[in-house]
Amino acid sequence: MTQETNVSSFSMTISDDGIAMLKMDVVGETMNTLRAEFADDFDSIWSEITGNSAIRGVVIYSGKKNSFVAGADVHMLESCSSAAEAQSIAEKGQQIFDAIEQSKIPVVAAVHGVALGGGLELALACHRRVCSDSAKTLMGLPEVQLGLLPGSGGTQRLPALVGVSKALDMMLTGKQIRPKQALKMGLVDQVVPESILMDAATKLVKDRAWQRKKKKAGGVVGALESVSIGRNIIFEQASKQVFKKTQGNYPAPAKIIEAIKIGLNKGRKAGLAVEAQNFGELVMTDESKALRSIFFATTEMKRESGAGDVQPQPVNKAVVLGGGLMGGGIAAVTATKAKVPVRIKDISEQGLSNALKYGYDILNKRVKRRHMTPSARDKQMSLMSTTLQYNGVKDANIVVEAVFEDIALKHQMVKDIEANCSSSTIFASNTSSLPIGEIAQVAERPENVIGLHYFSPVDKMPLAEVIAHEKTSASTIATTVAFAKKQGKTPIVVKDGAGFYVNRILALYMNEAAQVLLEGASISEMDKRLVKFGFPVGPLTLLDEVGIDVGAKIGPILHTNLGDRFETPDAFDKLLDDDRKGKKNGKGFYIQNGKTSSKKIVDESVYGVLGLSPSNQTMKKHQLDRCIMQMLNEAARCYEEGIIASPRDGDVGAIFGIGFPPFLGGPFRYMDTLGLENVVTKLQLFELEYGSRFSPAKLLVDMAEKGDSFYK
Ligand SMILES: C[C@H](O)CC(=O)SCCNC(=O)CCNC(=O)[C@H](O)C(C)(C)COP(=O)(O)OP(=O)(O)OC[C@H]1O[C@@H](n2cnc3c(N)ncnc32)[C@H](O)[C@@H]1OP(=O)(O)O
Repeated sequence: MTQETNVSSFSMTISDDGIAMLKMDVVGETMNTLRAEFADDFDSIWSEITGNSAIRGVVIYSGKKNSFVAGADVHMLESCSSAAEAQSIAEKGQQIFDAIEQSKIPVVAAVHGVALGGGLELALACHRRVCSDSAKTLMGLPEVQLGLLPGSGGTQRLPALVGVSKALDMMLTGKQIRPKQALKMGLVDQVVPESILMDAATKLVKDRAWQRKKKKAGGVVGALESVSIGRNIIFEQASKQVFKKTQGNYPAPAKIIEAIKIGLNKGRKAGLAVEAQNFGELVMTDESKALRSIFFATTEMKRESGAGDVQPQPVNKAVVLGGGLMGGGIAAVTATKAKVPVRIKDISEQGLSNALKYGYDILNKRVKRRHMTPSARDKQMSLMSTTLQYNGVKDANIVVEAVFEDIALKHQMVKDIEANCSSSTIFASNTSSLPIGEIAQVAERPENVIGLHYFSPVDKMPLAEVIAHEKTSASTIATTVAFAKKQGKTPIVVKDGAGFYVNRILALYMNEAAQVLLEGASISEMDKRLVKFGFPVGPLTLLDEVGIDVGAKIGPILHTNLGDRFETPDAFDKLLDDDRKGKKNGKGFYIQNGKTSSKKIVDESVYGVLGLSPSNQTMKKHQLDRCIMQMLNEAARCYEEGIIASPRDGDVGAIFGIGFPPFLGGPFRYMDTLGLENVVTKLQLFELEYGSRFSPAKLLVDMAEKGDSFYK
């Protein structure tokens, strides 16, 4: 006969042979998260367990369908008002997990679905771990992405289990580990099909053989880290690497390294104390607050349809027009992420085979990394088909065009699709600058026309702008937003207008960088300074990546539609006259040798082409500020004009579309941090010196006068 006990987040059944099956199911939540009530409930259930001499083993599992535990409740951390309060949350977690680890009764975690942050720390405290082989099962310590460190023993238990190098890698990147890899690195003891997970965990908890032997610490440790000098080398290398990546803008990585180091050098107790203290301090930093705000914004956006209560229509088939770099990328994410059959239409065989190759290369990389079987690759490839005519497109629910940026060609595409597809087929344009309303002018069904603007490379960049023109229907918006989400994108719905949001704020920043270059700053210094500020690459590297010719094409469109502040410096025409398009034709600001080496060498001849002398002049503070201020001011203008619906969308768009420094929380949060009055004053000073392109947005001036901020 089994016994049953219920304590709010937990319920437990004890079998006749003394195995307690402890189910975690936080009431009213989609996923289990660790919060104050969870800790109280755990204390109660744990005293039941330890007080029951009939219990011979415990299996901890989740009552949620596809997740184990998603970590500490980030909302709870948000409400902390002091470092001491946050530290005590970490200490409470440490205490609970210590109790599990020190228990004489064997405890096994049965993991299916995500086990992240505090969720994985809970599993690490158990004596053994078995997980399902499901694609939904992912384990990681992603705290660093929230500007935090694993605060409930993770910095101590993970290195002990998998070794310092692998633990550092997991904690400093926040990467999520799949079951097979978890088994290989010693993170879990067994991987089994989901259907037998509970049986396997029960069998494991009853197995006396492993309980007699103490588990060897760091089962997969290399020779280097088994001695203290070797470990110091690893820490030094990790610090250097992380600094190179973060430019010292993020405080969490150094605190992670410190906690691991102290634990290894001075013992678990000292390590846990530093871990909890560092956790408390990090929760209160501006960087963590900004990163948490991005988490809240993106989870909120996952729930939104983009068109109020209107629900999306299903997309069972898609068409992509144009097999270039963008078209190939869009087709690839449609097949591989959204798992929707996609037909690629191009005018040449070459275009079609390029597009197929794009998708094949992405999938094959996964096969090479053993993340995918060759047969799964072939199955996904079979979702991609091609046509030179409009064969097999009639039943498509959505068509995404990615042809040349030419209005006459786009108009022809609209007409072709209206003639060859059904009356409900959505026509989504991937234009980066042409107003959607203009593209829709020739449409018989303008309500079906919308913009769906991706960023290059499509399979990597997380943002998509969904652009509704005046006549786009709510159903078209909702369906396009849902389609972009299925492709793995975070879509923001923006209003129609040249450049939409992202390219508009990017263009002014790039133009200012061009001005600074013409004032004599060195190319490499300028890129370095903006990387130091927090951008993933500097403006001139970006121009090489995106294509100088692409920039030159967008520039005049923005200038004509939005005014003189978008005027690009004439000198830049000289680059095109010299056939410098950037990476695509191997000629740009940097020497393009086809290698992705981080040591980039400036092509010094470019100075001559621009009529400049080669320079090693550093970028001055005011020059850097000018580039940033142009981007901030234009972001405010976009909000003022209703191009973006909220500062939240503007922040997510800039971070996910351009790589605006995440630790600053996006342009709007950053303006709040600077103080709007200071932003306006700075813009006015620049306006006096450099002209009207710095004239502050009216919205900024009004808000600064009232002492307002974008976020309360
Ligand atoms: C002391 C410790 O060391 C400190 C910590 O543990 S810090 C927290 C570490 N954990 C994390 O960073 C994980 C954060 N969560 C995620 O990345 C993603 O939510 C996920 C990968 C778990 C799931 O993604 P997905 O399947 O797309 O579902 P998603 O919509 O994001 O989440 C489902 C729900 O769970 C909530 N949720 C998930 N993780 C949460 C968390 N850690 N805190 C609070 N809420 C969380 C979401 O807000 C959402 O709520 P809703 O149903 O009300 O909208």
